[in-house]
Amino acid sequence: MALRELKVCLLGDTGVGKSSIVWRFVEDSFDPNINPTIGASFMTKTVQYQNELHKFLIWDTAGQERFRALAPMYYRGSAAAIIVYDITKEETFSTLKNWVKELRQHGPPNIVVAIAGNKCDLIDVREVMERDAKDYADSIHAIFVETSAKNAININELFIEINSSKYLL
Ligand SMILES: Nc1nc2c(ncn2[C@@H]2O[C@H](COP(=O)(O)OP(=O)(O)OP(=O)(O)O)[C@@H](O)[C@H]2O)c(=O)[nH]1
Repeated sequence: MALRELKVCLLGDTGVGKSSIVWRFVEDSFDPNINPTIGASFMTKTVQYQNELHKFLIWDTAGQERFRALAPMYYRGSAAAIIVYDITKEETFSTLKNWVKELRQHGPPNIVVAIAGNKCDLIDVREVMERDAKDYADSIHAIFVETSAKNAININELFIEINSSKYLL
């Protein structure tokens, strides 16, 4: 069976749940006491898609401001970027928009962008409306899903949507 490799990076504010999304996707587990990422971390997962094997090479970047300058090393050469915000923190959605701008200016020209509104299990304290985020995603031709790494909502779907994007090279 043919093997196709797909480099994906995760971007977004500290604490939005980037590592938790990767951990849920790769290991199907969740750690409420997960540590902030230092620099970046790398994981892989291979899935069967139609009659091919697709190997995701996943770079999970650190969201803390002091690591921001490292991000280009990870988004350069990526086929897709998952930009994550926390639906309970409006400011993380502003950070997401800055990442979109940076990718447009300095990222690979055909990079597939996926927006993940994480922590959708916490709807009682929601600050970002799903409709607003979806409209924004549509305006920049990005994939959009609300996810919960904690409750395993839409995590596999997020990667499946990336995998099946018609824009993927
Ligand atoms: N309720 C809830 N908590 C979550 C979810 N995903 C992550 N968390 C929690 O949010 C906190 C931060 O998660 P991380 O995965 O470390 O966030 P990160 O974006 O990788 O943070 P940095 O590594 O600093 O960039 C942790 O306490 C997680 O347990 C979720 O879907 N729901």
